[in-house]
Order: sequence, then C-alpha cells, then structure tokens
Amino acid sequence: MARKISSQGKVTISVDEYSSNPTQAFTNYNINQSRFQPPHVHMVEPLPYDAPKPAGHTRFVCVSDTHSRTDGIQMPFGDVLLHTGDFTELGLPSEVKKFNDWLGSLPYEFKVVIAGNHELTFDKDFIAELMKQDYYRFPSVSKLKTEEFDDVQSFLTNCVYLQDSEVTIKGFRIYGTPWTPWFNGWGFNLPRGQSLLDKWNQIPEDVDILMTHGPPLGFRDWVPKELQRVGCVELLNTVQKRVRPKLHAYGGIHEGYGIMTDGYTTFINSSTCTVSFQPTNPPIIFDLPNPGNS
Ligand SMILES: Nc1nc2c(ncn2[C@@H]2O[C@H](COP(=O)(O)O)[C@@H](O)[C@H]2O)c(=O)[nH]1
Ligand SMILES: [Mn+2]
Ligand SMILES: [Mn+2]
Repeated sequence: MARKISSQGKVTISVDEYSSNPTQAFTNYNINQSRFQPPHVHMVEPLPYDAPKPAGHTRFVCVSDTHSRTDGIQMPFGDVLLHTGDFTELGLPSEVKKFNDWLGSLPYEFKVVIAGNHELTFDKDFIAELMKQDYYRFPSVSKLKTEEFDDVQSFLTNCVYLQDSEVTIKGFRIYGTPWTPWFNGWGFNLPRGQSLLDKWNQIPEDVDILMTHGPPLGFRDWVPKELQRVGCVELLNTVQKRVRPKLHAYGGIHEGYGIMTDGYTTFINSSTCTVSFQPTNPPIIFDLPNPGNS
C-alpha cells in the first residue's frame, strides 16, 4: 500500500514496491486497482485557441521542452504562461538570455518557469561535480567560467522561476519542481524511490497547479522506442493521493505530448519538441475557474 493516513488525517506516501520498474507498476495498478481505466481516466481533446474564455476563469498556456527552438512557435491568447523545463539544450548563459528575451516578447500577464534536466547550470551540485571532472562530457559547459553561470537564475528577469518553491498568481497556488528520475546522468536527476519521494514530499497540500519537468506514471509517459512507461510512480501517488492539484503540467517525455484526466486532475504534457527535437507540437491552453468563484 503506497498511502497511509495518520491520526491527524495527514496522508503519507511510501515508496512503491515497483518504484524502480514503472512499466510493471503500471500493469500492477491496472490489474489490481483499475487505476488507469475509463470512465475516470481518459484522453482529453485540446481546447481550440479560438474557444472563448468562460467568465471568471484564467487561461493557462502550457509549453515545455522548447530546447532553444522558440522562433517558429505560434503562441495563443492566454493569461498565464507555464513552461515546464528544458528551455535550453545545456543551460548555457547565452541560451538562458535568449529564452528570457523570448519570454519578454510574449504578452502574458504572468509567466512561470521551472528547469528541466537540460538546464545544467541551474543544478548547482551537478555543475560543481562537472567542473571537477577532467574529461569533457559537455565541452561548451565545462569551458565556462564559474562567474558566468553562478547567478544564472538572475538572467530570468521576465518570469517567476520556481525551484522546489511556490507562487500564488491570480489566487492560484502554483508549485514548481525540476527533478526527474535518473536517466543518463543529466541535471536534476535523482534515483527513483525515496530520493525523489523526498522532493515530492516538499509539495504542499492544497496546491492548485503542480509543475514538474517529467510525467507521473501512466499519464503521457510512454516511450514507444523502448516500449516502456517511464513516469515516476511516487509522483503519481503524491499527485493522486496527497496533493490533488487541479492541473499537473509537465513535459520531459517528448513523445507523450497530449492531455489526460483522471476525473479530478488534468495532466498536460506540453512538450513542444518531438522526439527528434523538432519544435512542432503547439502550446496547450487550459481554463481554470478562479479560486473563490463558485
Ligand atoms: N527510457 C527513458 N527515456 C527518457 C527518459 N527521459 C527522457 N527520455 C527520452 O529522451 C527524450 C528527450 O528527453 P530530454 O530530457 O533529453 O529532452 C524523451 O522524449 C525520451 O524519449 C527516461 O527517464 N527514460
Ligand atoms: Mn526535453
Ligand atoms: Mn528533459
């Protein structure tokens, strides 16, 4: 059982027995708990850009994984931009500045951004380790001088940058966190299981919108070339059993672009880039009723 309720009614998530094998966890949850079955769980058609925004709603524009390829993206009308990481290829200061200029050119009232595994310079422990190594896995990063990237977050002047932190915008509590399951040793990678769960445990209850870089298990997390699900099992349990946001926005798995619901939370994988890094998937818009509007 991946969830416990304390005498104070607080839900505690524990590490799932199949945490390290998400494909197996998916099968187990499906067979034993019908966790991914209709009618509650299903795909959702994206809202057309010309759909009128209902009164008393805020329109969110979700993008992710733009990977320094923003030039041709047609941005729709909306109120709040949510970018869920991998806005660069390597987190180079020049890329971050270019991304920030692009943000500055967009008309949204608010813009909220998290990092992904490609924002190497944003992960201070990762970059410190990289600088110690005498072989050059990422030559253009390794040749940077520390003072060029030390304060890289400060280049993001045209957005709110979240890193294991939250902001309230238009009454919505929005929490953002960049961590993803270890894959090829990039930034913000952690082993599946307790290490990632420790990060998810920092997400407060009552968050309206959760921004992560990668997907939870079972919701737009399929990697066709490997016939595998790669979403985080502990993230799924945290979202469905403890935090229960209205919107979970992410990217990370480019092939998983699309929208699903479990009947309560809407899951949006808005990866702009395809698996071959072509920036052809359009931003996804989503309307939420303003908090306090009944
Ligand atoms: N089998 C896995 N494949 C993964 C995982 N994370 C990412 N990927 C694959 O790489 C691309 C691009 O990701 P990026 O972070 O380099 O932009 C993604 O679309 C997947 O095909 C993983 O954890 N396991
Ligand atoms: Mn990516
Ligand atoms: Mn990524």
